Amino acid sequence: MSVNTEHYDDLIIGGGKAGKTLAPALVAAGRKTALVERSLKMIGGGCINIACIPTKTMVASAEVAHTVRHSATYGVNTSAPTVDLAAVIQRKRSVVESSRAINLHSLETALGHDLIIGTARFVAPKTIEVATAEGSIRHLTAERLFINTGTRPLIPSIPGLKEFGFLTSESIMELEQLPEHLIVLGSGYIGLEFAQMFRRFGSRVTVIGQRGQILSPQDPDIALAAQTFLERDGVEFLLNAKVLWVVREASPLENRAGHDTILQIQVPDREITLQGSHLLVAVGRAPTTDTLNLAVASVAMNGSGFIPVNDRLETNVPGIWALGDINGGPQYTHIALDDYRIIKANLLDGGNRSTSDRPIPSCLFIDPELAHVGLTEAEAQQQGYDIRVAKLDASAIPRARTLGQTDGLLKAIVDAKTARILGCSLLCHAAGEMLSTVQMVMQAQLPYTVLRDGVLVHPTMTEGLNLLFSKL
Ligand SMILES: Cc1cc2nc3c(=O)[nH]c(=O)nc-3n(C[C@H](O)[C@H](O)[C@H](O)COP(=O)(O)OP(=O)(O)OC[C@H]3O[C@@H](n4cnc5c(N)ncnc54)[C@H](O)[C@@H]3O)c2cc1C
Ligand SMILES: NC(=O)c1ccc[n+]([C@@H]2O[C@H](COP(=O)([O-])OP(=O)(O)OC[C@H]3O[C@@H](n4cnc5c(N)ncnc54)[C@H](O)[C@@H]3O)[C@@H](O)[C@H]2O)c1
Repeated sequence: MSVNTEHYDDLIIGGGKAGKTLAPALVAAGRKTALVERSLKMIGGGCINIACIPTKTMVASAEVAHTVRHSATYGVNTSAPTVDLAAVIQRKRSVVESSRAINLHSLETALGHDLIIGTARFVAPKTIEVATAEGSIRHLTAERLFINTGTRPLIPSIPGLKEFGFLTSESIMELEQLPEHLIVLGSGYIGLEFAQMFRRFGSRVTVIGQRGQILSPQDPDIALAAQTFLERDGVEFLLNAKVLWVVREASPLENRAGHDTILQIQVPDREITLQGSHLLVAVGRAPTTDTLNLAVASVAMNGSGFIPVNDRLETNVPGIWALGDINGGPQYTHIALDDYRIIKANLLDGGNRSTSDRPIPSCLFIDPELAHVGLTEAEAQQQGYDIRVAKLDASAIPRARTLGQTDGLLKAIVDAKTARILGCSLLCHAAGEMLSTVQMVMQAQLPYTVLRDGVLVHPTMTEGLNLLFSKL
Protein backbone atom coordinates (compact mmCIF):
# COMPACT_ATOMS: atom_id res chain seq x y z
CA MET A 1 0.00 0.00 0.00
CA SER A 2 1.46 3.38 -0.94
CA VAL A 3 1.70 6.04 1.75
CA ASN A 4 1.11 9.73 1.05
CA THR A 5 4.06 11.95 1.89
CA GLU A 6 3.22 14.88 4.15
CA HIS A 7 5.27 18.05 3.59
CA TYR A 8 6.66 20.28 6.33
CA ASP A 9 9.08 23.19 6.47
CA ASP A 10 10.85 21.70 9.49
CA LEU A 11 10.93 18.24 11.05
CA ILE A 12 12.34 17.42 14.48
CA ILE A 13 13.17 13.78 15.16
CA GLY A 14 13.19 13.14 18.91
CA GLY A 15 11.78 15.41 21.57
CA GLY A 16 14.73 15.86 23.91
CA LYS A 17 15.63 19.12 25.63
CA ALA A 18 16.86 20.62 22.36
CA GLY A 19 14.03 19.42 20.12
CA LYS A 20 11.14 20.16 22.44
CA THR A 21 12.41 23.72 22.94
CA LEU A 22 13.11 24.28 19.25
CA ALA A 23 9.66 23.14 18.05
CA PRO A 24 7.61 25.99 19.56
CA ALA A 25 10.24 28.52 18.39
CA LEU A 26 9.99 27.28 14.80
CA VAL A 27 6.20 27.40 14.93
CA ALA A 28 6.29 30.93 16.36
CA ALA A 29 8.50 31.93 13.41
CA GLY A 30 5.77 30.74 11.02
CA ARG A 31 7.39 27.45 10.01
CA LYS A 32 5.14 24.42 9.45
CA THR A 33 6.82 22.10 11.93
CA ALA A 34 6.33 18.53 13.15
CA LEU A 35 8.04 16.91 16.14
CA VAL A 36 8.22 13.11 16.20
CA GLU A 37 8.69 11.58 19.66
CA ARG A 38 8.69 7.83 19.97
CA SER A 39 6.74 7.51 23.21
CA LEU A 40 4.14 9.40 25.20
CA LYS A 41 6.09 8.27 28.26
CA MET A 42 9.13 10.16 26.96
CA ILE A 43 7.40 13.48 26.27
CA GLY A 44 9.92 16.12 27.31
CA GLY A 45 12.84 13.77 26.59
CA GLY A 46 15.28 11.87 28.77
CA CYS A 47 16.04 14.64 31.27
CA ILE A 48 12.61 14.82 32.86
CA ASN A 49 11.61 11.16 32.38
CA ILE A 50 14.63 8.94 32.97
CA ALA A 51 17.63 11.11 33.76
CA CYS A 52 18.25 14.40 35.61
CA ILE A 53 14.88 15.03 37.23
CA PRO A 54 14.11 11.52 38.54
CA THR A 55 17.68 10.99 39.77
CA LYS A 56 17.82 14.31 41.57
CA THR A 57 14.38 13.64 43.08
CA MET A 58 15.74 10.38 44.50
CA VAL A 59 18.99 12.04 45.59
CA ALA A 60 16.79 14.39 47.65
CA SER A 61 15.22 11.39 49.42
CA ALA A 62 18.68 9.96 50.10
CA GLU A 63 19.80 13.28 51.59
CA VAL A 64 16.81 13.29 53.92
CA ALA A 65 17.69 9.76 55.09
CA HIS A 66 21.27 10.89 55.68
CA THR A 67 20.25 14.02 57.58
CA VAL A 68 17.81 12.11 59.79
CA ARG A 69 20.47 9.48 60.47
CA HIS A 70 22.81 12.25 61.66
CA SER A 71 20.20 14.44 63.32
CA ALA A 72 21.68 13.98 66.79
CA THR A 73 24.72 15.95 65.57
CA TYR A 74 22.38 18.93 65.32
CA GLY A 75 20.88 18.30 68.74
CA VAL A 76 17.74 16.73 67.34
CA ASN A 77 17.02 13.21 68.51
CA THR A 78 15.05 10.82 66.31
CA SER A 79 14.92 7.10 65.92
CA ALA A 80 16.97 5.54 63.10
CA PRO A 81 15.20 6.11 59.76
CA THR A 82 13.83 3.30 57.65
CA VAL A 83 13.63 3.89 53.91
CA ASP A 84 10.49 2.84 52.07
CA LEU A 85 11.91 2.52 48.57
CA ALA A 86 8.45 2.05 47.04
CA ALA A 87 7.44 5.43 48.49
CA VAL A 88 10.67 7.02 47.23
CA ILE A 89 9.89 5.68 43.76
CA GLN A 90 6.31 6.89 44.00
CA ARG A 91 7.50 10.39 44.84
CA LYS A 92 9.89 10.24 41.89
CA ARG A 93 7.05 9.12 39.58
CA SER A 94 4.85 11.96 40.69
CA VAL A 95 7.58 14.57 40.06
CA VAL A 96 8.25 13.04 36.62
CA GLU A 97 4.59 12.81 35.71
CA SER A 98 3.90 16.44 36.61
CA SER A 99 6.92 17.58 34.56
CA ARG A 100 5.78 15.43 31.65
CA ALA A 101 2.24 16.86 31.81
CA ILE A 102 3.62 20.42 31.66
CA ASN A 103 5.76 19.46 28.64
CA LEU A 104 2.86 17.73 26.90
CA HIS A 105 0.66 20.77 27.38
CA SER A 106 3.21 23.15 25.90
CA LEU A 107 4.01 20.88 22.95
CA GLU A 108 0.33 20.27 22.16
CA THR A 109 -0.34 24.00 22.41
CA ALA A 110 2.46 24.80 19.97
CA LEU A 111 2.14 21.88 17.57
CA GLY A 112 -1.39 20.46 17.83
CA HIS A 113 -1.61 17.38 15.59
CA ASP A 114 1.95 17.95 14.42
CA LEU A 115 3.20 16.47 17.69
CA ILE A 116 3.47 12.92 16.37
CA ILE A 117 3.99 10.00 18.72
CA GLY A 118 5.92 7.32 16.88
CA THR A 119 9.35 6.04 15.95
CA ALA A 120 11.07 7.72 13.03
CA ARG A 121 13.60 6.39 10.54
CA PHE A 122 14.86 7.71 7.24
CA VAL A 123 13.45 6.12 4.07
CA ALA A 124 14.87 8.68 1.60
CA PRO A 125 16.99 11.83 1.82
CA LYS A 126 15.05 14.30 3.98
CA THR A 127 12.13 11.87 4.23
CA ILE A 128 11.24 9.85 7.29
CA GLU A 129 8.82 7.06 7.95
CA VAL A 130 7.04 7.13 11.29
CA ALA A 131 5.60 3.99 12.83
CA THR A 132 3.02 5.70 15.01
CA ALA A 133 1.90 4.62 18.45
CA GLU A 134 -1.57 3.94 16.97
CA GLY A 135 -0.05 1.47 14.53
CA SER A 136 -0.13 3.50 11.31
CA ILE A 137 2.75 4.34 8.99
CA ARG A 138 3.30 7.96 7.94
CA HIS A 139 5.84 9.47 5.57
CA LEU A 140 7.00 13.00 6.31
CA THR A 141 9.39 15.18 4.36
CA ALA A 142 10.83 18.62 5.10
CA GLU A 143 13.23 21.24 3.84
CA ARG A 144 15.14 21.12 7.15
CA LEU A 145 15.52 18.27 9.64
CA PHE A 146 16.80 18.34 13.23
CA ILE A 147 17.93 15.06 14.77
CA ASN A 148 17.63 14.99 18.58
CA THR A 149 17.28 11.32 19.46
CA GLY A 150 19.66 11.20 22.45
CA THR A 151 21.33 8.16 23.96
CA ARG A 152 20.67 4.94 25.85
CA PRO A 153 22.85 2.97 28.28
CA LEU A 154 26.03 1.56 26.76
CA ILE A 155 26.34 -2.12 27.55
CA PRO A 156 29.91 -3.47 27.49
CA SER A 157 30.56 -6.88 25.99
CA ILE A 158 31.41 -8.81 29.14
CA PRO A 159 30.76 -12.56 28.98
CA GLY A 160 27.53 -13.44 30.80
CA LEU A 161 26.34 -9.84 31.25
CA LYS A 162 23.51 -9.81 28.70
CA GLU A 163 22.62 -13.42 29.40
CA PHE A 164 22.22 -13.05 33.17
CA GLY A 165 20.79 -9.53 33.29
CA PHE A 166 21.62 -6.30 35.06
CA LEU A 167 20.11 -2.96 36.04
CA THR A 168 20.47 0.26 34.05
CA SER A 169 19.92 3.84 35.17
CA GLU A 170 16.30 3.40 34.09
CA SER A 171 15.42 0.07 35.69
CA ILE A 172 17.15 0.88 38.98
CA MET A 173 14.71 3.75 39.39
CA GLU A 174 11.81 1.30 39.28
CA LEU A 175 13.09 -1.02 42.05
CA GLU A 176 10.69 -1.11 44.96
CA GLN A 177 12.81 -3.25 47.25
CA LEU A 178 16.18 -2.18 48.50
CA PRO A 179 19.13 -4.14 47.08
CA GLU A 180 21.05 -5.83 49.83
CA HIS A 181 24.36 -5.38 48.02
CA LEU A 182 24.41 -3.19 44.90
CA ILE A 183 27.45 -3.56 42.67
CA VAL A 184 27.95 -0.55 40.39
CA LEU A 185 29.98 -1.03 37.23
CA GLY A 186 31.37 2.40 36.30
CA SER A 187 32.77 5.19 38.47
CA GLY A 188 31.50 8.15 36.44
CA TYR A 189 28.49 10.42 36.83
CA ILE A 190 25.69 7.87 36.82
CA GLY A 191 27.55 5.27 38.86
CA LEU A 192 28.54 7.66 41.65
CA GLU A 193 25.16 9.38 41.98
CA PHE A 194 23.39 6.01 42.34
CA ALA A 195 26.14 4.58 44.55
CA GLN A 196 25.79 7.23 47.23
CA MET A 197 22.00 7.33 46.88
CA PHE A 198 21.57 3.59 47.48
CA ARG A 199 24.17 3.57 50.22
CA ARG A 200 22.17 6.25 52.00
CA PHE A 201 18.96 4.28 51.42
CA GLY A 202 20.68 1.43 53.29
CA SER A 203 22.24 -0.88 50.69
CA ARG A 204 25.80 -2.11 50.81
CA VAL A 205 27.38 -0.60 47.66
CA THR A 206 30.56 -1.53 45.78
CA VAL A 207 31.71 0.59 42.84
CA ILE A 208 33.95 -0.99 40.21
CA GLY A 209 36.16 1.41 38.28
CA GLN A 210 38.40 0.42 35.41
CA ARG A 211 41.01 3.09 36.16
CA GLY A 212 42.93 3.90 39.31
CA GLN A 213 41.02 7.16 39.71
CA ILE A 214 37.25 7.75 39.80
CA LEU A 215 35.98 10.67 37.68
CA SER A 216 39.00 10.39 35.43
CA PRO A 217 38.63 13.78 33.67
CA GLN A 218 39.07 15.57 37.04
CA ASP A 219 42.37 16.49 38.70
CA PRO A 220 43.53 13.68 41.04
CA ASP A 221 43.26 15.80 44.23
CA ILE A 222 39.59 16.56 43.55
CA ALA A 223 38.76 12.99 42.48
CA LEU A 224 40.51 11.54 45.53
CA ALA A 225 38.71 13.93 47.88
CA ALA A 226 35.35 12.91 46.34
CA GLN A 227 36.24 9.25 46.74
CA THR A 228 37.22 9.81 50.38
CA PHE A 229 33.87 11.44 51.18
CA LEU A 230 31.97 8.62 49.44
CA GLU A 231 34.01 6.06 51.36
CA ARG A 232 33.16 7.87 54.57
CA ASP A 233 29.51 7.27 53.65
CA GLY A 234 30.36 3.58 53.39
CA VAL A 235 30.61 3.24 49.59
CA GLU A 236 33.29 0.66 48.75
CA PHE A 237 35.56 1.00 45.70
CA LEU A 238 37.33 -1.58 43.62
CA LEU A 239 39.55 0.36 41.20
CA ASN A 240 41.96 -0.67 38.43
CA ALA A 241 39.47 -3.48 37.95
CA LYS A 242 38.37 -5.36 34.84
CA VAL A 243 35.28 -7.56 34.98
CA LEU A 244 36.11 -10.87 33.27
CA TRP A 245 32.72 -12.56 33.42
CA VAL A 246 29.37 -12.45 35.15
CA VAL A 247 26.96 -15.16 36.30
CA ARG A 248 23.77 -15.12 38.28
CA GLU A 249 23.08 -17.96 40.68
CA ALA A 250 20.67 -18.88 43.43
CA SER A 251 21.92 -17.14 46.54
CA PRO A 252 23.98 -19.43 48.77
CA LEU A 253 23.14 -17.27 51.77
CA GLU A 254 20.46 -18.75 53.98
CA ASN A 255 19.02 -15.39 54.93
CA ARG A 256 18.70 -14.14 51.34
CA ALA A 257 16.02 -15.34 48.96
CA GLY A 258 16.49 -15.04 45.19
CA HIS A 259 19.64 -14.86 43.13
CA ASP A 260 23.04 -13.26 43.39
CA THR A 261 25.18 -11.74 40.67
CA ILE A 262 28.73 -13.02 40.77
CA LEU A 263 31.52 -11.12 39.04
CA GLN A 264 34.98 -12.44 38.35
CA ILE A 265 37.28 -9.44 38.41
CA GLN A 266 40.89 -8.88 37.44
CA VAL A 267 42.68 -6.39 39.69
CA PRO A 268 46.37 -5.63 39.08
CA ASP A 269 47.85 -8.49 41.09
CA ARG A 270 45.10 -11.13 41.20
CA GLU A 271 41.62 -12.26 40.31
CA ILE A 272 38.81 -11.82 42.80
CA THR A 273 35.19 -12.89 42.96
CA LEU A 274 32.59 -10.35 44.01
CA GLN A 275 29.06 -11.31 44.87
CA GLY A 276 26.11 -8.93 45.15
CA SER A 277 22.33 -8.97 45.03
CA HIS A 278 22.09 -6.46 42.14
CA LEU A 279 24.37 -5.13 39.39
CA LEU A 280 24.02 -1.64 37.90
CA VAL A 281 25.81 -1.02 34.59
CA ALA A 282 26.81 2.65 34.21
CA VAL A 283 29.75 2.82 31.82
CA GLY A 284 28.61 5.54 29.45
CA ARG A 285 25.91 6.10 26.85
CA ALA A 286 25.37 4.80 23.30
CA PRO A 287 23.79 7.01 20.62
CA THR A 288 20.23 6.31 19.44
CA THR A 289 21.21 6.27 15.79
CA ASP A 290 21.18 2.54 15.12
CA THR A 291 17.54 2.40 14.03
CA LEU A 292 17.45 5.77 12.22
CA ASN A 293 18.68 4.32 8.92
CA LEU A 294 20.93 7.35 8.44
CA ALA A 295 22.72 5.78 5.46
CA VAL A 296 19.63 6.42 3.29
CA ALA A 297 19.96 10.12 4.05
CA SER A 298 23.79 10.00 3.66
CA VAL A 299 24.18 11.43 7.19
CA ALA A 300 27.63 10.44 8.46
CA MET A 301 28.24 8.81 11.84
CA ASN A 302 31.51 8.37 13.71
CA GLY A 303 32.86 4.99 14.83
CA SER A 304 30.72 5.04 17.97
CA GLY A 305 27.54 5.90 16.08
CA PHE A 306 27.31 9.57 17.11
CA ILE A 307 26.59 12.16 14.37
CA PRO A 308 29.55 14.52 13.88
CA VAL A 309 28.61 18.18 13.43
CA ASN A 310 30.50 21.40 12.82
CA ASP A 311 30.46 24.23 15.34
CA ARG A 312 27.07 25.34 14.02
CA LEU A 313 25.65 21.84 14.63
CA GLU A 314 25.36 21.10 10.88
CA THR A 315 25.82 17.49 9.82
CA ASN A 316 27.60 16.59 6.60
CA VAL A 317 24.23 16.89 4.78
CA PRO A 318 23.07 20.47 4.12
CA GLY A 319 19.69 21.05 5.76
CA ILE A 320 20.16 18.41 8.46
CA TRP A 321 21.34 19.35 11.97
CA ALA A 322 22.06 17.17 15.01
CA LEU A 323 21.37 18.56 18.49
CA GLY A 324 21.97 17.34 22.03
CA ASP A 325 23.75 14.16 23.10
CA ILE A 326 23.43 12.55 19.67
CA ASN A 327 26.08 14.89 18.18
CA GLY A 328 28.77 13.49 20.47
CA GLY A 329 29.25 16.70 22.47
CA PRO A 330 29.14 16.98 26.26
CA GLN A 331 26.11 15.09 27.59
CA TYR A 332 24.28 17.64 29.72
CA THR A 333 20.77 19.02 29.49
CA HIS A 334 22.04 22.60 29.62
CA ILE A 335 24.26 21.86 26.61
CA ALA A 336 21.30 20.39 24.67
CA LEU A 337 19.42 23.57 25.55
CA ASP A 338 22.29 25.68 24.29
CA ASP A 339 22.28 23.66 21.06
CA TYR A 340 18.70 24.86 20.63
CA ARG A 341 19.84 28.44 21.25
CA ILE A 342 22.53 28.14 18.58
CA ILE A 343 19.99 26.87 16.01
CA LYS A 344 17.52 29.59 16.95
CA ALA A 345 20.19 32.31 16.73
CA ASN A 346 21.48 31.13 13.36
CA LEU A 347 18.28 30.07 11.60
CA LEU A 348 15.60 32.29 13.10
CA ASP A 349 17.28 35.38 14.53
CA GLY A 350 19.86 36.12 11.84
CA GLY A 351 22.71 35.57 14.30
CA ASN A 352 26.00 33.75 14.03
CA ARG A 353 26.54 31.55 17.07
CA SER A 354 28.76 28.53 17.37
CA THR A 355 29.68 25.93 19.96
CA SER A 356 33.29 27.08 20.00
CA ASP A 357 33.05 29.81 22.62
CA ARG A 358 30.61 28.38 25.12
CA PRO A 359 31.45 27.29 28.65
CA ILE A 360 30.71 23.68 29.68
CA PRO A 361 29.69 23.81 33.34
CA SER A 362 28.69 20.61 35.12
CA CYS A 363 27.62 19.39 38.52
CA LEU A 364 27.80 15.87 39.85
CA PHE A 365 25.01 15.55 42.40
CA ILE A 366 26.76 13.61 45.10
CA ASP A 367 27.07 15.05 48.59
CA PRO A 368 29.14 17.21 48.71
CA GLU A 369 28.39 18.25 45.13
CA LEU A 370 31.20 18.46 42.60
CA ALA A 371 30.77 21.36 40.19
CA HIS A 372 33.28 22.19 37.50
CA VAL A 373 33.80 24.72 34.72
CA GLY A 374 36.71 25.44 32.39
CA LEU A 375 40.14 23.82 32.55
CA THR A 376 41.48 21.46 35.17
CA GLU A 377 44.99 22.12 36.50
CA ALA A 378 46.33 19.31 34.30
CA GLU A 379 44.61 20.70 31.18
CA ALA A 380 45.85 24.24 31.86
CA GLN A 381 49.42 22.92 32.20
CA GLN A 382 49.10 20.85 29.01
CA GLN A 383 47.92 23.95 27.17
CA GLY A 384 51.04 25.82 28.27
CA TYR A 385 49.47 28.39 30.58
CA ASP A 386 51.52 29.97 33.32
CA ILE A 387 49.10 29.23 36.14
CA ARG A 388 48.42 30.04 39.76
CA VAL A 389 46.34 27.57 41.76
CA ALA A 390 44.14 28.41 44.74
CA LYS A 391 42.84 25.67 47.04
CA LEU A 392 40.56 25.91 50.04
CA ASP A 393 39.25 23.34 52.45
CA ALA A 394 35.44 23.72 52.65
CA SER A 395 35.63 23.71 56.45
CA ALA A 396 37.12 27.23 56.23
CA ILE A 397 33.77 28.60 54.98
CA PRO A 398 31.66 29.96 57.88
CA ARG A 399 28.38 28.86 56.24
CA ALA A 400 29.70 25.32 55.84
CA ARG A 401 30.37 25.22 59.59
CA THR A 402 26.90 26.53 60.52
CA LEU A 403 25.34 23.86 58.31
CA GLY A 404 27.58 21.05 59.47
CA GLN A 405 28.62 20.61 55.83
CA THR A 406 32.36 20.99 56.15
CA ASP A 407 33.47 18.24 53.77
CA GLY A 408 34.99 19.58 50.60
CA LEU A 409 37.81 21.04 48.57
CA LEU A 410 37.59 24.12 46.38
CA LYS A 411 40.12 24.78 43.64
CA ALA A 412 40.61 27.52 41.07
CA ILE A 413 43.11 27.81 38.24
CA VAL A 414 44.11 31.35 37.26
CA ASP A 415 46.18 32.63 34.35
CA ALA A 416 49.19 34.32 35.99
CA LYS A 417 49.56 36.76 33.10
CA THR A 418 45.96 38.01 32.76
CA ALA A 419 44.54 37.22 36.23
CA ARG A 420 41.62 35.56 34.45
CA ILE A 421 40.08 32.38 35.85
CA LEU A 422 40.80 29.42 33.56
CA GLY A 423 38.90 26.80 35.50
CA CYS A 424 37.29 25.97 38.79
CA SER A 425 36.30 22.81 40.64
CA LEU A 426 34.08 23.15 43.67
CA LEU A 427 33.61 20.03 45.77
CA CYS A 428 31.39 21.28 48.57
CA HIS A 429 27.85 21.82 49.74
CA ALA A 430 25.80 23.82 47.17
CA ALA A 431 28.68 23.72 44.68
CA GLY A 432 26.30 23.64 41.71
CA GLU A 433 24.76 26.94 42.80
CA MET A 434 28.12 28.56 43.64
CA LEU A 435 29.69 27.62 40.33
CA SER A 436 27.44 29.97 38.33
CA THR A 437 29.00 32.97 40.08
CA VAL A 438 32.49 31.86 39.05
CA GLN A 439 31.29 31.09 35.53
CA MET A 440 29.77 34.58 35.11
CA VAL A 441 33.07 36.18 36.12
CA MET A 442 34.87 33.97 33.61
CA GLN A 443 32.37 34.77 30.85
CA ALA A 444 32.62 38.49 31.56
CA GLN A 445 36.40 38.07 31.27
CA LEU A 446 36.90 39.76 34.62
CA PRO A 447 39.96 39.15 36.80
CA TYR A 448 39.76 36.75 39.75
CA THR A 449 40.09 39.75 42.09
CA VAL A 450 36.40 40.49 41.47
CA LEU A 451 35.62 37.34 43.45
CA ARG A 452 38.40 37.89 45.97
CA ASP A 453 37.19 41.39 46.82
CA GLY A 454 33.47 41.29 45.96
CA VAL A 455 31.07 42.11 48.79
CA LEU A 456 29.17 38.82 49.15
CA VAL A 457 26.41 38.02 51.61
CA HIS A 458 27.56 36.57 54.94
CA PRO A 459 27.20 33.74 55.81
CA THR A 460 26.66 32.02 52.44
CA MET A 461 28.55 29.26 50.67
CA THR A 462 29.24 31.67 47.79
CA GLU A 463 31.08 33.91 50.26
CA GLY A 464 33.63 31.09 50.32
CA LEU A 465 34.80 32.40 46.93
CA ASN A 466 36.24 35.45 48.76
CA LEU A 467 38.35 33.02 50.79
CA LEU A 468 39.27 30.77 47.86
CA PHE A 469 40.60 33.60 45.71
CA SER A 470 42.35 35.22 48.68
CA LYS A 471 44.63 32.18 48.61
CA LEU A 472 46.35 33.51 45.47
C1 LIG B 1 20.70 8.87 34.79
C2 LIG B 1 21.08 10.17 34.13
C3 LIG B 1 21.17 11.32 34.89
C4 LIG B 1 21.50 12.53 34.28
N1 LIG B 1 21.59 13.64 35.06
C5 LIG B 1 21.89 14.83 34.49
C6 LIG B 1 21.92 16.02 35.27
O1 LIG B 1 21.70 16.01 36.48
N2 LIG B 1 22.20 17.18 34.64
C7 LIG B 1 22.45 17.24 33.30
O2 LIG B 1 22.69 18.33 32.78
N3 LIG B 1 22.44 16.13 32.54
C8 LIG B 1 22.15 14.94 33.10
N4 LIG B 1 22.09 13.82 32.32
C9 LIG B 1 22.32 13.94 30.87
C10 LIG B 1 21.04 14.51 30.19
O3 LIG B 1 19.94 13.69 30.54
C11 LIG B 1 21.20 14.51 28.67
O4 LIG B 1 22.36 15.23 28.34
C12 LIG B 1 19.99 15.20 28.01
O5 LIG B 1 18.80 14.53 28.35
C13 LIG B 1 20.20 15.19 26.48
O6 LIG B 1 19.07 15.72 25.86
P1 LIG B 1 18.87 15.57 24.30
O7 LIG B 1 18.28 16.87 23.82
O8 LIG B 1 20.09 15.10 23.63
O9 LIG B 1 17.77 14.44 24.11
P2 LIG B 1 17.15 13.33 25.05
O10 LIG B 1 16.66 13.93 26.31
O11 LIG B 1 18.06 12.18 25.13
O12 LIG B 1 15.85 12.91 24.23
C14 LIG B 1 15.86 12.21 23.01
C15 LIG B 1 14.43 11.85 22.68
O13 LIG B 1 14.38 11.25 21.38
C16 LIG B 1 13.42 10.21 21.40
N5 LIG B 1 13.77 9.29 20.29
C17 LIG B 1 14.85 8.48 20.18
N6 LIG B 1 14.85 7.84 19.00
C18 LIG B 1 13.73 8.24 18.34
C19 LIG B 1 13.19 7.94 17.08
N7 LIG B 1 13.77 7.11 16.23
N8 LIG B 1 12.02 8.54 16.72
C20 LIG B 1 11.40 9.39 17.56
N9 LIG B 1 11.88 9.73 18.77
C21 LIG B 1 13.04 9.18 19.15
C22 LIG B 1 13.54 9.61 22.78
O14 LIG B 1 12.35 8.95 23.17
C23 LIG B 1 13.81 10.84 23.64
O15 LIG B 1 12.63 11.40 24.19
C24 LIG B 1 21.76 12.59 32.89
C25 LIG B 1 21.67 11.43 32.12
C26 LIG B 1 21.33 10.23 32.73
C27 LIG B 1 21.21 8.99 31.88
N1 LIG C 1 24.85 15.30 37.21
C1 LIG C 1 24.97 15.23 35.90
O1 LIG C 1 25.12 16.22 35.19
C2 LIG C 1 24.90 13.89 35.24
C3 LIG C 1 24.46 12.77 35.92
C4 LIG C 1 24.44 11.54 35.26
C5 LIG C 1 24.85 11.48 33.94
N2 LIG C 1 25.27 12.60 33.31
C6 LIG C 1 25.77 12.56 31.91
O2 LIG C 1 25.60 11.26 31.41
C7 LIG C 1 26.86 10.79 30.92
C8 LIG C 1 26.95 9.32 31.05
O3 LIG C 1 27.16 8.94 32.41
P1 LIG C 1 27.97 7.63 32.75
O4 LIG C 1 28.22 7.61 34.21
O5 LIG C 1 27.31 6.46 32.10
O6 LIG C 1 29.30 7.84 31.94
P2 LIG C 1 30.70 8.53 32.39
O7 LIG C 1 31.44 8.71 31.14
O8 LIG C 1 30.48 9.68 33.30
O9 LIG C 1 31.39 7.39 33.27
C9 LIG C 1 31.55 6.10 32.80
C10 LIG C 1 32.64 5.45 33.61
O10 LIG C 1 32.65 4.06 33.31
C11 LIG C 1 33.98 3.63 33.15
N3 LIG C 1 33.97 2.43 32.34
C12 LIG C 1 33.81 2.31 31.01
N4 LIG C 1 33.80 1.01 30.65
C13 LIG C 1 33.95 0.29 31.79
C14 LIG C 1 34.01 -1.09 32.10
N5 LIG C 1 33.90 -2.02 31.14
N6 LIG C 1 34.19 -1.46 33.38
C15 LIG C 1 34.28 -0.53 34.38
N7 LIG C 1 34.22 0.79 34.14
C16 LIG C 1 34.05 1.18 32.87
C17 LIG C 1 34.71 4.82 32.55
O11 LIG C 1 36.08 4.76 32.81
C18 LIG C 1 34.03 5.97 33.28
O12 LIG C 1 34.67 6.28 34.48
C19 LIG C 1 27.88 11.55 31.75
O13 LIG C 1 29.13 11.62 31.14
C20 LIG C 1 27.24 12.90 31.88
O14 LIG C 1 27.54 13.67 30.76
C21 LIG C 1 25.31 13.80 33.94
